[in-house]
Amino acid sequence: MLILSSPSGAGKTTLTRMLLQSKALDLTLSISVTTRARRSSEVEGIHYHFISRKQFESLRDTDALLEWAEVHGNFYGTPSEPLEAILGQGRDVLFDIDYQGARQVKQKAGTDVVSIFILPPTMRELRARLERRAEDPPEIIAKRLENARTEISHWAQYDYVLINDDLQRTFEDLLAIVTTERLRTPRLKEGLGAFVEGLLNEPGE
Ligand SMILES: Nc1nc2c(ncn2[C@@H]2O[C@H](COP(=O)(O)OP(=O)(O)O)[C@@H](O)[C@H]2O)c(=O)[nH]1
Ligand SMILES: Nc1ncnc2c1ncn2[C@@H]1O[C@H](COP(=O)(O)OP(=O)(O)O)[C@@H](O)[C@H]1O
Repeated sequence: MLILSSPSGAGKTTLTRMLLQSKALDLTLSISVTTRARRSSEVEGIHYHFISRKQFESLRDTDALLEWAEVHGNFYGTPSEPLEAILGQGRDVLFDIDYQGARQVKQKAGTDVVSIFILPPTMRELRARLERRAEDPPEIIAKRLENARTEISHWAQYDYVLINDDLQRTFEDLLAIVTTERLRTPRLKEGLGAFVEGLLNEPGE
């Protein structure tokens, strides 16, 4: 499970898209439910499942969410069932969730989680990116900037922290992290056990 978090506008949606487009990585996105209104660029079932507050409460109260949080005045959560199906197929899952969700997933899934926090190069650039994205009205942008400082203050709970100045460079760092994390011994254990057994049974000449 690979978690990407950042203050709004630092670039995690863009980087998530790049990771998902990279076919060789074979990552699957965990599609969250949210009570936030859909942006014009977003598609139901691809970026989020857009649901009502009532529907959200029903999912939350029936333990259908692995984690959930209130962010910028809206509710967001990760549905457990599709996630378990993807993990059951042995696939790696990418999460675009906030620090509260990242903490809950870490608590529940422990060592199977790698978390990355994306920082903007400056607060001025963060504002400029939110304005350039032109998806939210000024009062929503103001709220996101106001929350950015709180979100940034949680950077140290993450396994990796990247400063997203040059987009391509950040993407390459992300690729390096995924590649390296996949080579860690505990993640290779099952396949490697059989390989090593075969190796030791070879006569060697
Ligand atoms: N805990 C949690 N946070 C989520 C989830 N889905 C999205 N978020 C976070 O909610 C925040 C707002 O996301 P969004 O409304 O798409 O705005 P954006 O960050 O400006 O693109 C971001 O920090 C997301 O990472 C979720 O399922 N759980
Ligand atoms: N490294 C970067 N340099 C310049 N602009 C960027 C960079 N990364 C992302 N952006 C732009 O900043 C805006 C916000 O990025 P987005 O991925 O939507 O952020 P988030 O999902 O973290 O809210 C978008 O318009 C995106 O194209």
